[in-house]
Amino acid sequence: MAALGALRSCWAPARLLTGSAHHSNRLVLCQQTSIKRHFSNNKILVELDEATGVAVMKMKNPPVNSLSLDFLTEFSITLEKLEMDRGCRGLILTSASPKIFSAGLDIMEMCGKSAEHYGEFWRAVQEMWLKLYGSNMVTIAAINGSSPAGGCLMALCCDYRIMADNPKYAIGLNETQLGIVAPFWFKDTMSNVVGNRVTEQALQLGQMFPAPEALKFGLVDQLVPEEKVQSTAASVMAQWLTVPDHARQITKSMMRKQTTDKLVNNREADIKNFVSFITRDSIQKSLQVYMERLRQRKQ
Ligand SMILES: CC/C=C\C/C=C\C/C=C\C=C\CC(=O)SCCNC(=O)CCNC(=O)[C@H](O)C(C)(C)COP(=O)(O)OP(=O)(O)OC[C@H]1O[C@@H](n2cnc3c(N)ncnc32)[C@H](O)[C@@H]1OP(=O)(O)O
Repeated sequence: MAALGALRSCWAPARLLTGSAHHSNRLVLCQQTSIKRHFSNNKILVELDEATGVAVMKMKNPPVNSLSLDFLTEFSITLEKLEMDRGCRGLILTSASPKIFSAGLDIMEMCGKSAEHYGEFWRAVQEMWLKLYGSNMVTIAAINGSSPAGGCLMALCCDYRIMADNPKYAIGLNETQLGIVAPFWFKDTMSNVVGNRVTEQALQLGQMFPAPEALKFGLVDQLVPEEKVQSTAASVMAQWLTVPDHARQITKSMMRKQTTDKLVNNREADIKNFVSFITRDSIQKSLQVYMERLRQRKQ
């Protein structure tokens, strides 16, 4: 992945030069008709604006955008497609249904299944993280709802986070509240954003931060009224895209490579660790109790 990233970086200046001439032609055209390409499947809606090179990816997995094996597979395939598309320089990640950005990993994928299934599921979670955290594109999370655990991880993978200014929406790595443990790469991703002290406390407590608290602790970069989340993401993206791709990409890779390499070099051991952890009777029991609590809360 790193080698591919470097190769793309080297090509980026040429791409930018031809891209800008190309784009300015398009821009004229765009004033009459906006050129948008759609890559949608039944779980993810993507709209790529060819004039700006920005793709908006909307997660659509009702009721709560939980990250099931199917969803994660579609997500990684879509991201790979955009990554390879020379016309796409920026990605805005959001939810198709406001109120929930993502409920995190699908707990049902971690309950009562075979060891083989857990292994396959965990590999898909790793793949999503490697692709999103290692992306060469500018990535912005437009967090238009609550975002626990794996949902928070996705947002933390992005370069910039804009959240709806609503104290009812909360974000955080709450794994310990489920009786499970955030793996080292979840922890590292958070620590790279908010620092070791905040991460240590938040992870032990499984803390969910309401939007204003999330801003205070640097978990998100900006709060805006709910109806402005998408437009703010688009204007922040436009600013980021003024930086030459190759310089920004090499810088991003320099900042993140040590973190991604830790998982790349330990993928199989990490899967083994997850499978042996999640198959424990005590952990299965904790997850069942948590799901039951969720259902009762609803009643
Ligand atoms: C030593 C270490 C070694 C290895 C590492 C080991 C382990 C690490 C393992 C795992 C890491 C996991 C990270 C995760 O992402 S775990 C998932 C955590 N997610 C949550 O806690 C979210 C729980 N959900 C909520 O808080 C709420 O549902 C909500 C705020 C997202 C939405 O609230 P609503 O009131 O709008 O909706 P609900 O009525 O609560 O839910 C609707 C419906 O959806 C079901 N559901 C909710 N979340 C999940 C989920 N994450 N997975 C599956 N299903 C979910 C909920 O039960 C309802 O279902 P029913 O309608 O009742 O059928």
